[in-house]
Amino acid sequence: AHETSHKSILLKHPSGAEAEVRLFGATVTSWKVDNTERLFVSKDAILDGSKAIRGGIPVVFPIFGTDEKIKLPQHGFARNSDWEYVGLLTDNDEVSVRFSLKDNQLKQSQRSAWPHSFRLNYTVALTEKTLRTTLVVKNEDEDTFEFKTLLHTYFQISDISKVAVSGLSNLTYIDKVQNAAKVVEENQKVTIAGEVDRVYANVPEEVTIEEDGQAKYRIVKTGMKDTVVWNPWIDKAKGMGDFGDEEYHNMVCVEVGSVADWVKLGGGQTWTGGQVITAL
Ligand SMILES: O=P(O)(O)OC[C@H]1O[C@@H](O)[C@H](O)[C@@H](O)[C@@H]1O
Repeated sequence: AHETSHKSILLKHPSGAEAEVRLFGATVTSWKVDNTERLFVSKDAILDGSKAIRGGIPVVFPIFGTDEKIKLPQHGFARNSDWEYVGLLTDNDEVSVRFSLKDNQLKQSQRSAWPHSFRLNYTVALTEKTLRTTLVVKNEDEDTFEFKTLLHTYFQISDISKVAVSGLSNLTYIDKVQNAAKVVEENQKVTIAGEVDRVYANVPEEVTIEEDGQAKYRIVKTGMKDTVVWNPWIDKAKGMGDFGDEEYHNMVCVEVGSVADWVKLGGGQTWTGGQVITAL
């Protein structure tokens, strides 16, 4: 049921659900349920490996944004590296594929910017209505290292003006469009009518995206603490070479991760985090 090429892996579930994962970044670039695409990938996305893919689910690791002390590109090296395809796993109703990335697959400059021995295992699993993406980080050093990580999911929506995100009320967020001000979310449902770039910290496990009053996606996270909500809106959209000027209407990023604080991982230890997204 799997068609492999050197560039992407296609997952097919007996129900008809499908997903595509590129080896570049282990980026999930398509998830179809009921023959309908659920992830947003820009029409201008660059797919030749020269830039992180604008859409789907890029994996952010080991930094979020940029970092003064760690000289890595924005959001780290995972989304810009060629991962190895480990193989296929199946059980009764779930079809899954696994990818891995080790420090020895990195460019020398990246290894010296983040000088740790590690292994990432990333599993993408499909059932009839769900997509599960799980990241395992193994510290293969003797010493503790620290990282941030995030699954930068771009959801496909019809009209941003009709979208609401629930599950975030009363939480404190860092507002990246207001100089990282800390703000308490007072709305029961978060709506988007301008540039939004927020890190909600310590988020309960379940968040729902609705459109036109109807729940569309449920996102359940495990092992990860925070949730980022991002829409570039008009000016940022125009400024991005790999994003159409009008595409902000059709996407919202709701990204599970551990980014507000560093995750400390002892030598020889493993950490697991991930999400299950359900198409409702
Ligand atoms: O353009 P990039 O590097 O893919 O980042 C996209 C966005 O990713 C979000 O997660 C960040 O919070 C935003 O600040 C950022 O603009």
